[in-house]
Amino acid sequence: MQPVLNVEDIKRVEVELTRVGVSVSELMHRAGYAAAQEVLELEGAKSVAVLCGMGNNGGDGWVAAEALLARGLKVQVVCPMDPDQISGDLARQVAQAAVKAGVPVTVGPSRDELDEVLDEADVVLDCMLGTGFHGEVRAPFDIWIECVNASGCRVVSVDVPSGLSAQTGQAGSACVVADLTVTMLALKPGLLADDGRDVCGAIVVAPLAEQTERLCVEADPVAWRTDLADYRDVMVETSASVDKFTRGSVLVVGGSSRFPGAPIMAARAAARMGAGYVTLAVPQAIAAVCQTHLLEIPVVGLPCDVEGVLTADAAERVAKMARSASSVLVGPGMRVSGGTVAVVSALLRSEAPLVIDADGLNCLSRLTEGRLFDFPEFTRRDAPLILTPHRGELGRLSGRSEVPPTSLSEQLECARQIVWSDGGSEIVVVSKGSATGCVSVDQAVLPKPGPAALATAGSGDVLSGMMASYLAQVGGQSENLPLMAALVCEIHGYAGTVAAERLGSRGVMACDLIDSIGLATDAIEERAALAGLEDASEGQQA
Ligand SMILES: NC(=O)C1=CN([C@@H]2O[C@H](COP(=O)(O)OP(=O)(O)OC[C@H]3O[C@@H](n4cnc5c(N)ncnc54)[C@H](OP(=O)(O)O)[C@@H]3O)[C@@H](O)[C@H]2O)[C@@H](O)CC1
Ligand SMILES: Nc1ncnc2c1ncn2[C@@H]1O[C@H](COP(=O)(O)OP(=O)(O)O)[C@@H](O)[C@H]1O
Ligand SMILES: [K+]
Repeated sequence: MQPVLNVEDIKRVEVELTRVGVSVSELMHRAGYAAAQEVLELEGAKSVAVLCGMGNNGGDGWVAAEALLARGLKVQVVCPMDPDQISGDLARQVAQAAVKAGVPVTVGPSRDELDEVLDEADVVLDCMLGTGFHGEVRAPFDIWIECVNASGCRVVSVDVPSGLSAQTGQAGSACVVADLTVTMLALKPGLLADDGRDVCGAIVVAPLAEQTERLCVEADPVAWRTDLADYRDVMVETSASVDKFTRGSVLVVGGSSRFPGAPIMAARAAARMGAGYVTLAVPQAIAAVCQTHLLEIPVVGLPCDVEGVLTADAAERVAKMARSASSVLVGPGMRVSGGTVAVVSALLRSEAPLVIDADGLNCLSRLTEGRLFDFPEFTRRDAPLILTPHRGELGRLSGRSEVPPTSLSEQLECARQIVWSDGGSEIVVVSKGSATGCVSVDQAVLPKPGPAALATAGSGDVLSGMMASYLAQVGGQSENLPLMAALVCEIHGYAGTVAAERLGSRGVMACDLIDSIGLATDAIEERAALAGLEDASEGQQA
């Protein structure tokens, strides 16, 4: 797994590196060489325009420019002011050194002049704004960014695409769209979510020093990005000696007259994910409709009101059914009422490994007055509890219904508040968004996100069915619950990719994801096993 650090913690690592003898000047030189190396590895790169800002990001650019010139490439630095006028000592010194080494410089070009420079180049090295970027992009960089994006050159961004917040993942009104981002020391959350996913291109981490790995771990990473090989430890063990019950039985509870489709999709997803036996429990009013869609899955009708919403009498029945299930999912399509709150509450008190999604989460918000972290007694239990909120639901659970989290780092913060108040190792919050974090008291794990095709109604119901299914198949417990949850998210994401290949990137509907789950599971598990073997053989060679 790769550590992901908040920008403020990256700065702490930088300070720690200086304490162990790697000066900031040395770091800047290594950052510049790392960026230059990536340009040299691009096929056919001959002429490079290096666009430098006035801070240390620009400093990296000057070092890279000098290195590229020394390697025989045609180089042109573009800078807003005379290098002698740069206020930061370090950036000014490397700029002056580059000029002395013969790097040609264009100072404060007009738009046309910049376009001419870019016409001559086949690669742009973007060193305008790095982690020091804040507020809206000011002149001249707003115009420069437009020119870069329109140039048709391949773009390598240094540390972060200029105009993107490395912390929040939000792009300013102008933002470089890179083909490759060489980021220094460690991944930052803004590169992995929201606009970051659109503008970073491929991401390469340049550690810059041998002590970086240790110092990043000591700096308490905000999250860990998974590699496929990591999943080997949490995968379902395959065996021919199983029957439908030992393959895991899942109880799905949800639905209402208004939303009969959600629990149907969750139940089908649970079955496609490999559980041997799935039962669906829904309000009596929709039981027949559900059963017509589910030939393999028995449907149980539960007491409900005239609106087809579960009533409190359903709670005891559900708790009883939960006793014979390897895992239970509650929530999809359920609505929030006194009855559904009673059902969620009964399941929380049960000993069943539990996944709560959608309106199940909204019931939990109602139970805890929108401040789950103030009521840890509701979530404290011996069996696993996996909550799968999207940003809106997470906001409602964390006292932020008016201002739900808007970035991955805020998602992680809210999720952490919940799991830390609970304090147990059995709770995981799967905080969903364009990037998803699986957060436990011990760690936050970031699976590789799927495609935007997943942003379709019902996609979350599919994920929660898959989650309950996997939990059932590992016997209702896992030594590393957040990693197991991340594996399920990764399979969900890959199911999106498989479905998009078949139906087009915009044509995917939630049911199509369900049909792709089986192949996606095989593919991810096979790749994880293969990646593990490769890691092992590299380890032996080393
Ligand atoms: N961490 C590490 O270990 C290492 C870090 N390194 C590198 O240092 C970088 C961070 O450097 P940094 O702190 O100097 O900030 P940086 O990104 O250059 O920006 C500051 C400049 O941008 C300007 N500016 C800001 N906002 C703006 C706006 N909206 N519109 C326009 N201008 C704006 C701001 O102007 P000001 O706001 O001060 O007027 C100032 O001039 C980091 O990303 C990495 O590349 C490596 O060298 C070595 C290892
Ligand atoms: N832009 C995106 N890129 C990747 N995954 C996404 C994107 N948007 C949403 N998702 C994923 O799709 C799922 C949507 O879940 P949710 O919002 O609960 O949907 P619903 O409530 O309609 O079932 C989540 O797993 C989320 O991570
Ligand atoms: K940059």
